[in-house]
Amino acid sequence: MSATIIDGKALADQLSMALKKEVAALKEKGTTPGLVVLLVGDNQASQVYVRNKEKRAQELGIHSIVERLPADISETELLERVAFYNQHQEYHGILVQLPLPKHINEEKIILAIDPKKDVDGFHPINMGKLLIGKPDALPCTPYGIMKMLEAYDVEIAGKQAVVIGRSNIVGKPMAQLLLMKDATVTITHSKTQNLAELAKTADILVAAIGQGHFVTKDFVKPGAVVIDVGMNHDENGKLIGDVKFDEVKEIASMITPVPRGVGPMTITMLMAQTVDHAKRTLNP
Ligand SMILES: Nc1nc(=O)c2c([nH]1)NC[C@@H]1CN(c3ccc(C(=O)N[C@@H](CCC(=O)O)C(=O)O)cc3)C=[N+]21
Ligand SMILES: [Mg+2]
Repeated sequence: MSATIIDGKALADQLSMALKKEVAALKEKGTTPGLVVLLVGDNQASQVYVRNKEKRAQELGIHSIVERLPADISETELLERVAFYNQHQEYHGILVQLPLPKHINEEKIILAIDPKKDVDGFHPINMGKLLIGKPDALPCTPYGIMKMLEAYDVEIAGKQAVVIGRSNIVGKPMAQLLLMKDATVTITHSKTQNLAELAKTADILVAAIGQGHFVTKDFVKPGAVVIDVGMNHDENGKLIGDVKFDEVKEIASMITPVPRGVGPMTITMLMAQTVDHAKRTLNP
């Protein structure tokens, strides 16, 4: 039997309709949610994400701008741009698109963002709040995944969850959010021994490795829910996930596709957090 396809795009569209109403209500009260994206350099992949973000913001009535900065901008100059937007009343959210060029210290830039304007949930204050179980702004990808699991009534409490990948952006916060819903969570990574065997214990398997088609059917327990965070390009330039979708969908109970899975949810959670931050300026 073939798995239910978790339609991230449809869910993102559905959540966006509700957000659009919230934005309209805020505008009535004189506040237009504002988001600024700082894009350093001309990374091709980044351009696609930025374009999708712009489209979604426009659809929702969120005021969104992209400030494009040269790849050779100094760290000091970038810190100055962040400081400028920290002070700017019109922008409730600041997103510095990652990765940054090598000569810029990413941690330093993230630390400079006002935690109240951190729509990525990457600031150490927000990461810390998440870790103690009192979350504020959340990393958008894991947040979007939790919304998908909820929308598809996936039981989490008491279940085995395996997260492949331990990045600050996806793996670690993903594990913490699943833990907060009482899953038994295992984080695996490049040094993990018997990875396939461990993955096969999962009721919920999250693949965030960054390697195309890494997760084959040998990693998946029949009936598992499989979430694919991967955004890789194959030899023909086609967008593919970390999961070998065609074979895994034959044994999983649910699976997210790439594209139209996790990606659109990430963007929608970014919009949701921009709206939340704008609301908070009205009711601090
Ligand atoms: N500070 C920061 N925050 C981020 O959230 C962030 C980042 N930096 N750097 C890059 C990654 C990647 N990311 C994506 C978001 C949406 C899609 C997306 O919408 N994907 C669509 C279509 C992709 C396509 O058409 O190529 C889909 O999966 O259906 C993809 C990738 C956010 N990121
Ligand atoms: Mg760097």
